Amino acid sequence: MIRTENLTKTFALRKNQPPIQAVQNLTLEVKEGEVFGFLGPNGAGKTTTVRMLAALIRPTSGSAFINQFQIGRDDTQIRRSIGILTETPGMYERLSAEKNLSIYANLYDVADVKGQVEKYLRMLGLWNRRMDEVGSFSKGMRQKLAIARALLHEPRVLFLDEPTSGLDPEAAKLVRDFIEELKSEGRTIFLCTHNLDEADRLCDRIGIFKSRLIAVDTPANLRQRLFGRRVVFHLRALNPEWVETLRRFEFVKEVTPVDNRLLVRLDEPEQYNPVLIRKLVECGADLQFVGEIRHSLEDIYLQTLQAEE
Ligand SMILES: Nc1ncnc2c1ncn2[C@@H]1O[C@H](COP(=O)(O)OP(=O)(O)OP(=O)(O)O)[C@@H](O)[C@H]1O
Repeated sequence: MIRTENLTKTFALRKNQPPIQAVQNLTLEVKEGEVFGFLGPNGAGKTTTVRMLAALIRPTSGSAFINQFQIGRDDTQIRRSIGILTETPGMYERLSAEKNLSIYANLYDVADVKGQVEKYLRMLGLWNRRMDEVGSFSKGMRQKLAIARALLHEPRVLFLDEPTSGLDPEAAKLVRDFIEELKSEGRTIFLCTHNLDEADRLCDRIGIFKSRLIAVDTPANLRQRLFGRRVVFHLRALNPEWVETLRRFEFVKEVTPVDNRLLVRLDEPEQYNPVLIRKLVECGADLQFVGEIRHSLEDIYLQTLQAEE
């Protein structure tokens, strides 16, 4: 659905200054129906990437396709087949929410302007405020309106740049639920966010990016690759001998005792946990809980960037 090959953007500044390599040789494929999280620190080049993919700015070199449309060659078709939520969406402040959306729907030649505007105002909970001037809207309401605007022409591909930034938890949840709904409709979503928990919850795959793509995979695979899998056994009391007992299993990579817990690193805990549980019980352990230790996406992100540096 989205495909880039060595996509590069260099900004030339003043004469004596070196150019800024905002995006370097980005090669990436996002499949239809996928929610792809694009993560990176401030100034990493995420917005520049989105602006190139949305045919708003020209790449310096490389190529990119949205479906069969190539940026630089089929820009009109690209703009019609994508929806974009920018970081700071501008609106006509003195006009009502409804009027704002109608203007955009007309610009996009939407067939049923009234119907589409009503559909999205209702979906985003703005129907009762439709006659109010956008200048009187809160940040959350503006953001919802901007999302509605990006969807009026029913694009199959959506670029969302920081969709929940600055929103209160309730508004952020509404937007996240809405993104899930869009995903369930089979739309392809390219999501830039600094909210790693949000990315973890919503994204099928994640790209960690800092001018160039450092890592790309599913959150589960990134976790496994970086940290392996770890299981924690909570015991009523810990006999230090059990550490050695568990270490003797060849599938166990590491055992660390912490208070009354044993932290065990191993591959395929689904297969081997029952063996460990049986052994501990056999040894007389009172097993209270067993669980997997899940590294947060924040750990993965920070570790990946650190390794890069
Ligand atoms: N129009 C421009 N002219 C010159 N430099 C630019 C321009 N747009 C972006 N840059 C530079 O390109 C780099 C990448 O910026 P970009 O806005 O794409 O980062 P970002 O990953 O979206 O950051 P943030 O998370 O802070 O939004 C930065 O160094 C920025 O200063």
